[in-house]
Amino acid sequence: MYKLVLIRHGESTWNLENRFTGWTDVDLTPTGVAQALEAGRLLKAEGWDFDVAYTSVLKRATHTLWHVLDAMDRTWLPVVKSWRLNERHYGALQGLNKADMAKQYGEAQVLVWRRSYDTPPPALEPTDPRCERSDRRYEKLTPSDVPLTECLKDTVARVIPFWNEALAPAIKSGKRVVVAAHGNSIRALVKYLDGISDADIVSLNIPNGIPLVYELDAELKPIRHYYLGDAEAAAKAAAAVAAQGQKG
Ligand SMILES: O=C(O)[C@@H](CO)OP(=O)(O)O
Repeated sequence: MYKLVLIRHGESTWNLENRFTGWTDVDLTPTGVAQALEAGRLLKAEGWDFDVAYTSVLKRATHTLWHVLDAMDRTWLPVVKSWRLNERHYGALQGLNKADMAKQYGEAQVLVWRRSYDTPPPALEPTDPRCERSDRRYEKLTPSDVPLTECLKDTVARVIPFWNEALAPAIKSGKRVVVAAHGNSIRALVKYLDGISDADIVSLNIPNGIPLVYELDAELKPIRHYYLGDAEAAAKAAAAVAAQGQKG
């Protein structure tokens, strides 16, 4: 049996301000740092260890990984960063307040933007200063691979090649893998691993900074999954993520 640990980044400044974030590169809050350190302490206390770590090219995830590895005294581990693990691109919603959008467009529309499988939020204009196409970290991509918006289906389409080409081979080679990523890039991977339907994925929310363990069989099919630590606290934190789209 193989084990895989997935961790959504700790609370970010825009989580705190309840703003759509996507590919905007915001940092952790002090609470987010504390969550990441606590995740690392918990992993260490429960005897977990890793051989390789993967994260996105966004600092809320890379810094979460630093703090997790620091708390485990494993900052020397190899770390692979990929844009494919980035948060789902939130298009023209990036920077806007979720509760304000719910007041303006209704909670049902915000739920579609946040959680529908195949309806993307309105796209950014390529000329919009928020557009990431001129960001040097993406210069090796063809411009059309730098999204202007994404629905979860689009995120699945770029996360799963990374699973097939990087994560799955590493796990199968016997390496113990930890992934620090984002709510919707983790939802994309979990949808694929657990075969969750397009309808059911709408109600899946990933809490900040709590290690999510997947036990996988020889074919990397999930046997079971669970959050480390207090299961009730994890469920409460996931419900709080769901509630971010309410009018407040
Ligand atoms: O804003 C975002 O990028 C994501 C994660 O914080 O939010 P949501 O949970 O609304 O998809």
